[in-house]
Amino acid sequence: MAYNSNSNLKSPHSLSAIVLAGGKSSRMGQDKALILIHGVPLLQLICNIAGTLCNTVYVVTPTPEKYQHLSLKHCQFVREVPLPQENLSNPASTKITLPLPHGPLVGFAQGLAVVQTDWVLLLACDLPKLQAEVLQDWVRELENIPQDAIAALPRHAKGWEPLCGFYRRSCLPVLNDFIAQGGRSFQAWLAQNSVHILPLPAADMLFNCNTPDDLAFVIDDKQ
Ligand SMILES: Nc1nc2c(ncn2[C@@H]2O[C@H](COP(=O)(O)OP(=O)(O)OP(=O)(O)O)[C@@H](O)[C@H]2O)c(=O)[nH]1
Ligand SMILES: [Mg+2]
Repeated sequence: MAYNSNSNLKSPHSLSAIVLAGGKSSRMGQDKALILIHGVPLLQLICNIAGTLCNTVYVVTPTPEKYQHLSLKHCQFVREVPLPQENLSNPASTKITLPLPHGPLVGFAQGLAVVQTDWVLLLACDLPKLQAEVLQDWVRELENIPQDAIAALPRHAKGWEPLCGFYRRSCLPVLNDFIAQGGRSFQAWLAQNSVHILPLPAADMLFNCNTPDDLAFVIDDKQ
């Protein structure tokens, strides 16, 4: 059996996590990864939850030095690098590099390249209401997911929730192909592939803290 069914779901070789911390935080006006939620930096909160399920948590960012002072157990940094632009119709452009940040899909691909486990839990760093219990329930489902599904994700009316769910390590080649052809959208990539739907019992778990108003809402929320 690939996943333990008891409350300690860590299984040494089955699951790792990638936490993305390389965005611009332009709407927040300050680095979201470092904002304090009830005294805890948001990136640390997310990594600690991921660390309850996974033995290795990769933090993907172009600037690891910004986060080295945090208490990030089980974490390794993956330093994100600029992506050579691959425009097949114009080979001369391969010398141009894409500026950072180049978006979460490319950050995920660079993190996935170092993952050793069959499945990886991908998380944004701006999910202050993330619930370990829901993630644990999802982990229990992983062994029953059809082989052709590249990912297992919650869904909302407009599409997938790509930054809080699970991906097979084996999807890296198709992901790299998509990126090499200029693709940068998770929704567009996922639409081309088979994806398993995960139930979302608590919709507010995916509350995205993008703006100062979002932050005030989270901090005021006593729950
Ligand atoms: N590693 C990495 N993470 C990214 C990149 N772009 C976005 N992210 C992460 O993806 C998650 C969702 O990011 P968004 O909230 O959509 O965007 P953002 O750039 O952080 O913020 P805005 O500038 O306000 O859009 C966050 O965890 C970001 O840190 C990137 O280029 N590289
Ligand atoms: Mg966001």
